[in-house]
Amino acid sequence: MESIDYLAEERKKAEFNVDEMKIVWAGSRRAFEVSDYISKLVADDPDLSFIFIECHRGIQGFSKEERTMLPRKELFKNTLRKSAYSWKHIIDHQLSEEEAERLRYFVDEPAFIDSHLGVFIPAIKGQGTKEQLKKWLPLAYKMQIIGCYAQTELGHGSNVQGLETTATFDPRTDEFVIHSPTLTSSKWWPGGLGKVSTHAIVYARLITDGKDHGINGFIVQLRSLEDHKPLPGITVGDIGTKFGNGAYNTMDNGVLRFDHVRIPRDQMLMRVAQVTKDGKYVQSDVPRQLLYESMVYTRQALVTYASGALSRAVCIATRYSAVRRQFGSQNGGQEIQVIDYKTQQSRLFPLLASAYAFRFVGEWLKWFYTDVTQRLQANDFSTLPELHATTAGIKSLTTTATADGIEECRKLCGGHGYLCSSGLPELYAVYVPACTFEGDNVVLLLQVARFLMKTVSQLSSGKKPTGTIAYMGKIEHLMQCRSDVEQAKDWLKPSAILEAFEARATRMSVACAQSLSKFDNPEEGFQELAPDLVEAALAHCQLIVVSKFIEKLQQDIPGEGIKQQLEVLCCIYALFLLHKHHGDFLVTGYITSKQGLFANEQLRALYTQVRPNAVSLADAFNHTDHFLGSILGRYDGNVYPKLYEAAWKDPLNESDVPDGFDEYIRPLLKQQLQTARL
Ligand SMILES: CC/C=C\C/C=C\C/C=C\C/C=C\C/C=C\C/C=C\CCC(=O)SCCNC(=O)CCNC(=O)[C@H](O)C(C)(C)COP(=O)(O)OP(=O)(O)OC[C@H]1O[C@@H](n2cnc3c(N)ncnc32)[C@H](O)[C@@H]1OP(=O)(O)O
Ligand SMILES: Cc1cc2nc3c(=O)[nH]c(=O)nc-3n(C[C@H](O)[C@H](O)[C@H](O)COP(=O)(O)OP(=O)(O)OC[C@H]3O[C@@H](n4cnc5c(N)ncnc54)[C@H](O)[C@@H]3O)c2cc1C
Repeated sequence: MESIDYLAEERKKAEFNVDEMKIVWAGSRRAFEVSDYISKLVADDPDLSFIFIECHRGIQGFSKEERTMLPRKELFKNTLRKSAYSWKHIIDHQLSEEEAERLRYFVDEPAFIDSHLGVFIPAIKGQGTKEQLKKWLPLAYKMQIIGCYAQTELGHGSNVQGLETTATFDPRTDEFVIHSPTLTSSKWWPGGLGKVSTHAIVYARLITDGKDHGINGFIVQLRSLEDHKPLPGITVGDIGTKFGNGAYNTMDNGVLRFDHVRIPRDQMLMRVAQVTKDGKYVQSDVPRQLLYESMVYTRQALVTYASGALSRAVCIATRYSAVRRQFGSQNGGQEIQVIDYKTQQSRLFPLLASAYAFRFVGEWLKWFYTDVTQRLQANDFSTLPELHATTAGIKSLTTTATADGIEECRKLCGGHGYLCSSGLPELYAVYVPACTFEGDNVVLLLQVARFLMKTVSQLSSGKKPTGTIAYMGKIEHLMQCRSDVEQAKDWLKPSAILEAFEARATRMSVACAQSLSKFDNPEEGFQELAPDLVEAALAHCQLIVVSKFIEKLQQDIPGEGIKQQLEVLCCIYALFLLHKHHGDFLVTGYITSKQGLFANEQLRALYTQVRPNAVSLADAFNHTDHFLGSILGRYDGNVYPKLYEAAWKDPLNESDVPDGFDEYIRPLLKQQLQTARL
């Protein structure tokens, strides 16, 4: 059947080459080709794109849009099937690591495999000795063992130092005894733990000769490799259904308790510290913080995933806003497309710009992570604190903005956004825990604040700040300069934007440092001033995102109209933040209220510039209809017939008369009839 493109007119308006923009979005031509090929492969293979459930009618296939109607147990079994099928495909076709990651991404169902590849393997790599890597990585890469990352407990997640599980060394047998001494020490949350993992990296307090050496990682086998039953002394299960239908419920987040479980000494991950055969604790010359290295890895990866999730929501909301019409029909003509309302633009276009901004900062963060990791290999640990603060802060900023952005996109789609078939409720439910896992976003911003306070306190000692805090080296200028913007279009200058964000971040950090200095007990001061410190940290992180977008524009970006579009998006991202937080810029005295109004005026003008390009900028994300899983976001815009069709597939519509009619509705109706007769 011929497909009708309801968005064709929109696509004709584009002022840039969409195919070239797809490459900029993907990061390189090769990355684009891999993503494009794998996303289509997944969409076209029913074993990967469909959910198959055994029911009374035999095996029935469900599309992704129907996933939220399915019971968890069946969904979970289907996820196991898909994971096994994906893995076979990866092995049979000898996919590269990049292709395998893309396959997992486009299958788009949280699964144990994410924890195995995203946290278990990185933890071994980061904390294992050479011998340990040699022993465990081949097993893990071949999936002969499946692992998870068991750090969080019922009683403690954020406070890693507060974990209670113990690993007591027994020199008589050369073993560690892993034990859960209290209910609150039960491991709680690890993904993949509940029903699948055979092994876990368990974080426990290391005790030798009665002395507590703090937290360390241990590789512990949990289940038999023969029959998958829990090994003696191990209690393990799933923690229960989570927020939203479908969503994160394909993941078996688990609970785990140990009753004096013994593991060989060489299963303690020993890069950071070792325990000798005679029970001596020996600290390596690498910093203890390397115990947390896998969290740094995952936090940086989550930034690129944030841009992916936000781009999906934005793509749905943009296409639907161009299809949807309300009010304003003249002489019986068509009504106005809702995307033409300035309010719709002022909510949608900053999110479109944010998706691009997060993609570029994610690209840069990946580079920064690789650079620091190479330095760590050469025993240069000088940039580790900056990497920790930056990954923590940018993970926090991007995941919060993405979760909020998905919900805003749902509202931008009006009533139909509330239907599961819009894809947005499930996207929100599956995404929102990113604000909590890998570090609660407020706790992470407080880490950034500590780093900033340290930086400010060291300025007077002449230590030159570098990297993402190099701007603080210009403190004297940044503390007293004023914006020179005289008209709205002056806000288009990258130098005007950059100085505004640098001055605001510096002044907020310095104000916090001054307030802190009034406390006799700095820790007490830190607790008291925490809300201000979080705002200062956010200002610093926003500066990083803005500055990395500006740096991206300084690169050679080929392709018709590409750079111009990105310049517009960069200004929208920055001026939207300036408008949203204009209190900060005013209070710190960098701008006047008139200059704030100019920023807003310029922002409105930029929305007008984006308008004809909006649908094509969303097309440049190159999302397949399968990946979007949304009737509202369909590439062809054929929304209404498909919504109508989908409604009839709901289980409630399997019969005209619902189950329960005889028991509950008929007696009511009868009673009314009798009353009427009376
Ligand atoms: C076919 C398929 C193919 C492929 C798929 C492949 C790959 C997928 C790729 C990517 C993965 C993407 C997604 C992953 C999938 C799913 C993720 C899902 C779940 C996530 C799992 C988790 O949630 S794991 C648990 C995470 N837990 C936390 O984050 C806890 C948060 N708390 C902390 O991190 C810390 O305790 C703290 C930061 C709050 C610090 O607490 P405290 O103040 O007590 O400090 P300490 O005393 O511990 O330390 C003080 C000093 O240490 C510095 N510090 C702290 N953290 C770090 C760090 N990480 N690195 C470096 N330095 C650090 C701190 O700054 C202090 O320094 P000083 O100089 O000031 O002393
Ligand atoms: C879907 C999902 C998957 C997960 N996967 C894993 C996994 O694979 N492995 C694993 O080990 N863990 C996992 N976790 C656990 C996760 O890492 C923790 O939940 C997270 O680190 C937050 O810790 P918490 O639950 O202790 O929150 P809490 O710290 O109890 O947070 C509760 C509130 O207290 C506030 N708060 C806490 N400390 C401070 C402070 N110092 N100052 C100010 N406010 C504070 C927080 O901001 C928050 O508002 C997962 C969690 C989820 C939701």
